[in-house]
Amino acid sequence: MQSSLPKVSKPPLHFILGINRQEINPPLSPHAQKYSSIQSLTLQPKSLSLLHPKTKHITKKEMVVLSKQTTQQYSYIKNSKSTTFFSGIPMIDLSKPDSKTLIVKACEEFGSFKVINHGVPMEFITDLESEAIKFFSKPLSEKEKAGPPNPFGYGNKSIGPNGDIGWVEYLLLTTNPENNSVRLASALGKNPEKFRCALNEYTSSCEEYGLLNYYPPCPELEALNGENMIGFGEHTDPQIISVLRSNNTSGLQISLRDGNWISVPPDHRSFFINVGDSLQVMTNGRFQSVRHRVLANSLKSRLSMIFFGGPPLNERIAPLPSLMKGEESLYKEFTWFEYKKSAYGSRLADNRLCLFKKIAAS
Ligand SMILES: C=C1C[C@]23C[C@@]1(O)CC[C@H]2[C@@]12CC[C@H](O)[C@@](C)(C(=O)O1)[C@H]2[C@@H]3C(=O)O
Ligand SMILES: O=C(O)CCC(=O)C(=O)O
Ligand SMILES: [Fe+2]
Repeated sequence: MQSSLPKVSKPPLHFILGINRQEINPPLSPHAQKYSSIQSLTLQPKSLSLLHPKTKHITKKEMVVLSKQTTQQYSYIKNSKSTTFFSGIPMIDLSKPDSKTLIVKACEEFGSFKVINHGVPMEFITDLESEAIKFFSKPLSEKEKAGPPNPFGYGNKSIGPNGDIGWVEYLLLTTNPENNSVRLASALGKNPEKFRCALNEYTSSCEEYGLLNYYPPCPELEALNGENMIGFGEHTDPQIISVLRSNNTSGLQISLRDGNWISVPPDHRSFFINVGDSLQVMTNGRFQSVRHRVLANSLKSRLSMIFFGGPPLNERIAPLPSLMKGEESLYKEFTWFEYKKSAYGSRLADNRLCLFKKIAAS
């Protein structure tokens, strides 16, 4: 199984730069102090990381920088292209008759695309956005009352149950409000109904669950010579599709088929759609789930809302017969429950589908 990129707990074997943040920078902002106290940075040159089986997906133009802290570790990436936006992401106008054909093409070629004229009123989006901002602006002690995020609730830094860390706070919610606990609902405010309505209005046509991610600005990055801190580490989404809307702060990157990471230009009016692992199986590999990540921004906060469309728990995930035309399935038989269980036992960057392939990846 491919493991996560730079979130190693041991220092790398090669050279250590040993920059002491406290020596080179003014004291950390209160927010950053809450998150971390960065003690030293360790550079891992690309040439060496390429040799390491766990970091083989790092592209040539990147250098991974590992942060070593007293309590928690964040991951950094030095990527010369991080501020250059990629203009080639397919943009699909859902009001046009050829949109279906273009969606199929985009899923085949990129595993992701942007949609415009999606019909979701901007007002629903901004209502939810302002409720989310109100929540994330509360004192940490208040927000923690809505945690931990298993299965649903507030999370901070830790992503999933297996040691992944990011510069992010989030609220993981089911789109069925009955399943969001009373504790979570009351921590959302004196009148959780308003928050709930905003969420419901927005998600009435979505299945499964939603995620509100908040990436606080990280001013300390300014002093770190173009290094980027990982907000949400690289991964593929396990579901069928993910529908992502963010404010106008950049950060989202996707990995192209050639392994290069590109920055997605933010667009608060559009949705960004990702193919998930389940859709990869349902199309017998014709569509491939897209590897993506979020980098923290030094100046601006990023808020994103993501809806994950997944099947019912007992549903079999298998290639659609209409697409098969006599082909053999590339995957073993499994249910969404089995896949979810396996996913929650994995690290964020793992290639979770490997375990379900009929022929093990070489
Ligand atoms: C490390 C993990 C976080 C995650 C559950 C997992 O064990 C592996 C899949 C991760 C992921 C990625 C997409 C979504 O952000 C997410 C909510 C999901 O459904 O799968 C997260 C999970 C999480 O944050 O709990
Ligand atoms: O917050 C974002 O913009 C993307 C995060 C993401 O990919 C996820 O939560 O699965
Ligand atoms: Fe994702």
